[in-house]
Amino acid sequence: MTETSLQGVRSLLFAPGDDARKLRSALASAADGVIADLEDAVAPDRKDAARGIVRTEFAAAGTHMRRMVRINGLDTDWGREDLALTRTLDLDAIVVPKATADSISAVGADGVPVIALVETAVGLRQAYEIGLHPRVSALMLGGADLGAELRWKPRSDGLELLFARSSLVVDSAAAGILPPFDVVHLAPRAIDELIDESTFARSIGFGGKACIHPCQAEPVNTAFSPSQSEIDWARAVVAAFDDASARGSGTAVVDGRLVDAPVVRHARSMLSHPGSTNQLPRRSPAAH
Ligand SMILES: CC(C)(COP(=O)(O)OP(=O)(O)OC[C@H]1O[C@@H](n2cnc3c(N)ncnc32)[C@H](O)[C@@H]1OP(=O)(O)O)[C@@H](O)C(=O)NCCC(=O)NCCS
Ligand SMILES: O=C(O)C[C@H](O)C(=O)O
Ligand SMILES: [Mg+2]
Repeated sequence: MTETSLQGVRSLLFAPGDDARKLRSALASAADGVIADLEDAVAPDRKDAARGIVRTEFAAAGTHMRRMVRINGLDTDWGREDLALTRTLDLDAIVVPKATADSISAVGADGVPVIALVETAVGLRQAYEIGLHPRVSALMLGGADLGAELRWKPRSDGLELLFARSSLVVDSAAAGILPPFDVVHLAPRAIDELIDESTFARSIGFGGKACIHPCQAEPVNTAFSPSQSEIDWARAVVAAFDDASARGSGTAVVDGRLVDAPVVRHARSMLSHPGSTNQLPRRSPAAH
């Protein structure tokens, strides 16, 4: 696992790499990071132009925003040139699409952190191995590609995604990397759906979510930050447990629920990072 500047990142906003206007507006948005896309949002005859546009817009931007580039796969006509471009830019990460254990190895061991986009059946089966690669800081789930491959008929409750989502959460934690980033919500106007989807993704262990429109950044940031009531709960848990410990007990009850060591670990972790749920995993003592 790479020491990473991605800790705490909740929203990652994609913008097409050949669209200077969108790149500029993404860099000025509320997102925690921008991903300039060279892959599926850019038509084949715009791939070369896109590299130049990304270089210019990223160079002109201030440094407050984390900057990333999604390259084309290294097995395509454009991937090698994309990778060469990324080596000349000051990036926080590169995003590798359709990641598999082999394609991540091909990216090489040296360079900025990698977010591996898991969006194929093979990639999903290999996600733990992908997460163990020394450059990989986080996984991201790609629902559009995976859904096309598996012939999903999208449901309003997103149940078709549940297995893939849960596997990525488990594989990320087992590999010792950050929690994964959830799929993009493809309907930028449907903010209520986005909030529900983000809240659910966070509840099963995601640390953040990819976005396609600036208006999605704020709701995603909120969904992936502990709420005031969660912080209040965490404080109450720690206080009750400290009190119980002082009396020689390993358990307490808060709001009618048992509090013991793992519950307190969770609460302390929340209090040490109140701004975001995107933090490295805390293993139970037996796992060390
Ligand atoms: C989905 C999409 C095509 C819709 O575009 P649209 O219908 O033009 O969106 P809107 O009309 O709501 O745009 C309103 C404003 O937001 C801007 N905007 C929209 N999506 C943006 C994005 N992803 N990043 C930055 N700015 C964006 C538009 O440029 C426009 O700005 P303007 O009023 O200054 O011209 C567009 O949001 C987009 O390109 N998203 C990213 C696609 C992408 O990168 N895909 C790859 C990975 S999923
Ligand atoms: O490009 C996208 O639609 C995002 C992602 O790669 C996906 O396949 O869902
Ligand atoms: Mg995709």
